[in-house]
Amino acid sequence: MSKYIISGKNKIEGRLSIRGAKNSILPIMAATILNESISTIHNVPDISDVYVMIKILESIGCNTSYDNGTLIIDSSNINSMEIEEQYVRKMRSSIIIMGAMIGRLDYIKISHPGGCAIGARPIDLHLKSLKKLGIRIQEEEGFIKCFRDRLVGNIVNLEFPSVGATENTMLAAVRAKGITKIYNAAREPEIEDLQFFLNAMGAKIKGAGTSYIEIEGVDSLHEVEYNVIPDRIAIGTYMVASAMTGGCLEVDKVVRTHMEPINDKLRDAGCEIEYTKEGLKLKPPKIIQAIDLVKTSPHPGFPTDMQAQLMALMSISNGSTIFHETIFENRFMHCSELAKLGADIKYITEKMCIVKGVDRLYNANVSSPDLRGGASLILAALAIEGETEISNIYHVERGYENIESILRELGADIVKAEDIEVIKGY
Ligand SMILES: CC(=O)N[C@H]1[C@@H](OP(=O)(O)OP(=O)(O)OC[C@H]2O[C@@H](n3ccc(=O)[nH]c3=O)[C@H](O)[C@@H]2O)O[C@H](CO)[C@@H](O)[C@@H]1O
Ligand SMILES: C=C(OP(=O)(O)O)C(=O)O
Repeated sequence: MSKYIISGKNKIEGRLSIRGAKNSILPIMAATILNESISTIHNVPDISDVYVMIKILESIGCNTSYDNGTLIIDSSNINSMEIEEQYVRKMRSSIIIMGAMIGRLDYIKISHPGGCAIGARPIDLHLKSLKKLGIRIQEEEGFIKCFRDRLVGNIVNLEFPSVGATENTMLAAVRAKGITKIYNAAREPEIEDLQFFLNAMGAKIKGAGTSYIEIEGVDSLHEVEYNVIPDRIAIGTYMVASAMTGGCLEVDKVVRTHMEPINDKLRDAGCEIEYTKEGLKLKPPKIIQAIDLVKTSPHPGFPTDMQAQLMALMSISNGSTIFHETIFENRFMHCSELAKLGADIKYITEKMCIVKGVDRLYNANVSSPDLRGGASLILAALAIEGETEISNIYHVERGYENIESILRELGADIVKAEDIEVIKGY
């Protein structure tokens, strides 16, 4: 087990260059199953979730190679219809493989991804949508068996614009007979990226990025080469680091529309943000302004994946901010850890809390509760004088490539160390 040791108060400033979005590359990797050919994907982040997905693809017969941000997947020979439970349990988003596999094979078996820290995360909407496309589903003893007696286009009305359910439906519909119409689809940028990737391999999809997506099934797909979009959440996280430490940050590549929901809130907090030719520049606020309300909602609302990081920022603001988490029922686990660092946070309800900015946070030993919660603790530590230790950082490494070396290059005093106490405890 590793931990980060951070001595804060250094400005996080300079030029940031990072690779593609975790939430784009994972469904795109799943999608490579569909073309029975070679997919070359650039701008792939070196994060543990990508390695889990590589393991899954290799376990069913794909050949892969990953070097310096370029991932090559050859899916011509799939030799297994079952995804090993150990991988599915490791990563919730492994369930995205389901739609792609049943788009290609007559039968597949996959385990339930299981609940995770931020909420129960059921997959009822995924299964309902696949059933609409003609897939027969049997659930037994924690496993899902999908039978492709037929795979036909249909109308899919999502009760909630679930990102994963939209992706699974798109993936299965690509090779279905006829047209699939998804209403109330998720509008996240990563859905659009999946459409672009699938179309680049010969699919016929339109509408991603809006709440109506139409997929015309095709018989076959072909080789593809693709660049993944920048990671709006990772970029937003580094922007908060600069805002909290008074540094100016230049990001070399962004998609403006993807950043706006995050930038809106950072501007409210007093940051000056200016777009450059390809990227953006952030000037930190002199005094961090409290924002009245931060309410998470599906894109283009404020992303739940930035809620914890914004809470770290508001913990040293000049007033009170109400946080309302509407997407996941258990995504406030960072609150108690931030409180150990001196943040003033009070629950109003299970999904609503009030954060009262304090003059300064204090160093302590804290533990990363989940991916973004861990990121929020790193951000808080960067603003604290003296040494803060953050354990359980494997959560953070799921989604942030080389976070410690990137922060170090931007001025942070951060080291990654083995957690001796945990090792002794084994
Ligand atoms: C790999 C990936 O892309 N992960 C992202 C994806 O997760 P994910 O795809 O899991 O998120 P969803 O949009 O599906 O989930 C949103 C809400 O819908 C609920 N739900 C979802 C599906 C379902 O069948 N039934 C159901 O009740 C979930 O429990 C949750 O409360 O979108 C989330 C919301 O933007 C992000 O926080 C995650 O980072
Ligand atoms: C919740 C997240 O990811 P996942 O869906 O992969 O757990 C996240 O990226 O913040």
